[in-house]
Amino acid sequence: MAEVKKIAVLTSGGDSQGMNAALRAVVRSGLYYGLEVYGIQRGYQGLLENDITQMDLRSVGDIIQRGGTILRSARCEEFKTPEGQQKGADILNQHGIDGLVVIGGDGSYHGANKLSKLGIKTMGLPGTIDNDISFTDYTIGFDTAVSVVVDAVNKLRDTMSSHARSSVVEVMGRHCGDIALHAGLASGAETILVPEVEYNLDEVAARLRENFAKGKRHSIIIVAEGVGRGEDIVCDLKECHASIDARVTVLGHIQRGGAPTPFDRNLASRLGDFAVRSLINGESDKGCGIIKGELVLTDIDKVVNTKKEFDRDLYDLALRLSQ
Ligand SMILES: Nc1ncnc2c1ncn2[C@@H]1O[C@H](COP(=O)(O)OP(=O)(O)O)[C@@H](O)[C@H]1O
Ligand SMILES: O=P(O)(O)OC[C@H]1O[C@](O)(COP(=O)(O)O)[C@@H](O)[C@@H]1O
Ligand SMILES: [Mg+2]
Repeated sequence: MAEVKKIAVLTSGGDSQGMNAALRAVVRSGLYYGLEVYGIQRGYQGLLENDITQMDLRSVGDIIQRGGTILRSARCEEFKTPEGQQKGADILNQHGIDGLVVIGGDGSYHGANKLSKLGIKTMGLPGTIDNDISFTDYTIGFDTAVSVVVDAVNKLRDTMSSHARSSVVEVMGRHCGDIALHAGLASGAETILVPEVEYNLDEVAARLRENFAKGKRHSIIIVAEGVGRGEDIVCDLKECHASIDARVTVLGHIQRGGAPTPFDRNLASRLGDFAVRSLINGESDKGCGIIKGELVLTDIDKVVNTKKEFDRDLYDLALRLSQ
């Protein structure tokens, strides 16, 4: 087994809170174990542009508390081609880099998988607010994004109650309903619309009317972007159920900003260190995750080809409790 001596790290795809904490852990653990560590700017785009610099202990100082990523991030179309991937592997080989830690979402994992087939040892760290990566209970940034949504819903409740209105809140997550589900449960939303569960607008409207009849002074409907636009839901409600006074709020990229929660910082620190130790132990082409508190490695192929399981029990609980 060839010993790993030089590793690199990059952040790719949509940034997420805690990517910096993960980066810090990779660099500091790598140096602790005697490796040389390099940082690649702007994900696979920076790799193809050879934008690579050596990192030291101080280059990751004062970042554990910061959102975003000091390495910056990008989406890179060229890297999706076999030629782009070969070019990336060649550049890493020219630097003598034998291990790469990719901090990103499912798309970035695909890229890592391709590089490993070209002889680069790779590790994936789940850095995305979406929580759409399998074989980990949580992704880095998800907890912070959920807390941003909950904070926003708290504020919306104040004004919605004053006017006896319904608030439709559109949240991110691509095809995954986890941000909507967890934020909905934590904020006591009356309705949670996610791509994993079919819904019927008439039933949503009936529930809103029932809630107001029961004496509720407002109603919160959280819509995952994978279901559709919050604005369309408000329009449909207005068209078919004129008595319902609803307003839409699209939280957008606010969900990706701000200081990571302690949960995300600790998750990132544990996973970053785990990725480095796994590379040293000769592992490659693996996604790092945490399941029931335990650190686990899973083949990236398997991670990207398995749909994240939706927690239907949690969904039903949220609805039961928001009567
Ligand atoms: N099938 C693929 N093969 C190789 N690289 C990919 C593939 N899919 C995505 N990537 C790379 O990963 C980058 C980030 O992917 P994206 O899906 O945008 O974000 P995320 O990693 O956060 O899910 C893409 O811009 C591209 O460079
Ligand atoms: O930042 P962009 O390019 O507008 O993309 C928005 C998308 O990125 C995300 O915030 C994060 O997704 P990824 O982690 O897959 O990049 C999604 O929730 C959202 O749909
Ligand atoms: Mg993704």
